[in-house]
Amino acid sequence: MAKLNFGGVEENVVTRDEFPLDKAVKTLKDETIAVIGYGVQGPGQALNLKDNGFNVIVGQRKNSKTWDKAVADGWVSGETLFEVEEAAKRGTIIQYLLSDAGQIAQWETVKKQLNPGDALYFSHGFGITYKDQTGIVPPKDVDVILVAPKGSGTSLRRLFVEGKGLNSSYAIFQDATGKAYDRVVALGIGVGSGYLFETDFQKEVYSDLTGERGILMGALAGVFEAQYEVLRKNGHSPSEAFNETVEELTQSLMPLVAENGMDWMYANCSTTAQRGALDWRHKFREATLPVFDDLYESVKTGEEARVTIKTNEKEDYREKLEEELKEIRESELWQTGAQVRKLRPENN
Ligand SMILES: NC(=O)c1ccc[n+]([C@@H]2O[C@H](COP(=O)([O-])OP(=O)(O)OC[C@H]3O[C@@H](n4cnc5c(N)ncnc54)[C@H](O)[C@@H]3O)[C@@H](O)[C@H]2O)c1
Ligand SMILES: CC(C)(O)[C@@H](O)C(=O)O
Ligand SMILES: [Mg+2]
Ligand SMILES: [Mg+2]
Repeated sequence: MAKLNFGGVEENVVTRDEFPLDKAVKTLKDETIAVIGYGVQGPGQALNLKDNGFNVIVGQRKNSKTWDKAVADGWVSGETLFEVEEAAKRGTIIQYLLSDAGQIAQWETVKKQLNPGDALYFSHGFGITYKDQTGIVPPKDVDVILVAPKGSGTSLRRLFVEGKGLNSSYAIFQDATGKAYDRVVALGIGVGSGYLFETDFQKEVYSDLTGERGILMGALAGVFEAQYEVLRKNGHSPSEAFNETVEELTQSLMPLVAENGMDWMYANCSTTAQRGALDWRHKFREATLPVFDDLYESVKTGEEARVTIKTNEKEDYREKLEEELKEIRESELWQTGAQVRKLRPENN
């Protein structure tokens, strides 16, 4: 583990140089990694691990869309693809990648298949941290570890195929075998992480729930809608409002931020834009800070977990979700987006 300086603060991190892939493969050469769940993270992690030379099997409910997806991705029923219980039985490392609500529903089944010395792996601190709500309390004789890729499983796979990688956090909740560190780091490198930063289960879930409800998804969608609405009600066309709100951000300015930071993006805009953005930045910060404080509190008290579990465990969850996504998809803002995407030169 290396200590690296992040803006003046030292952190424990693991890089691919320090823990190369061949070391990771060697570390887990006698293990069978059972990836349970083939939704979004499951395919990304299972395929990256397989392509990196690890022994991987997949566990998934039969007669489901995601079972068919696993077959289409090359997993073979009875050889590398099994029902959840059978895969958990065969695995020495159980990667528990059902949806967080699915993990609660399947816990008794999976728990029965954990043998002393196995490792139980999560990509979220949810089940363990909110154990009073989830009932997920692992036996004392298994390792309990976490690798949480900081991004969608779709990006994890896409970036891997392009020879790039997402960063992940890692954590150890329980080290029953004395091998938990080597196992978690080997898995983190194996799923295709860029570098791994240290966390614990509670910090992972608090930051992750804040991030996705905040700037990564919730706040992003909300501020897009607010600015678009102001431009539209002041007589701007959908094209003008969308380009000035979303398209320019994703196509021009965010790639510059990703490449060289916020100041560099500012430096590559006009002095007019710089002056205004530098002034208005403070106002937006002050306006949103109380909302972020509320959000963090709601995560910390377990309220966000309660709402999530309650809605996700309903039978018609997927249908209700589709209704809400449809409302977004069919709004003028995102219909304009669909049209604008078609007009990008590379899509012509
Ligand atoms: N989606 C992401 O990109 C992402 C990113 C980082 C971490 N995570 C974490 O990874 C884990 C998996 O998330 P996901 O988004 O891939 O999950 P998902 O919602 O895509 O579901 C994964 C699988 O769970 C199965 N499932 C759901 N309920 C079930 C039940 N009751 N019984 C049996 N199977 C059931 C589904 O068939 C599906 O194959 C979660 O802990 C999540 O927080 C996800
Ligand atoms: C991809 C995200 C938002 O980072 C993840 O946390 C999730 O829950 O899907
Ligand atoms: Mg999340
Ligand atoms: Mg996340």
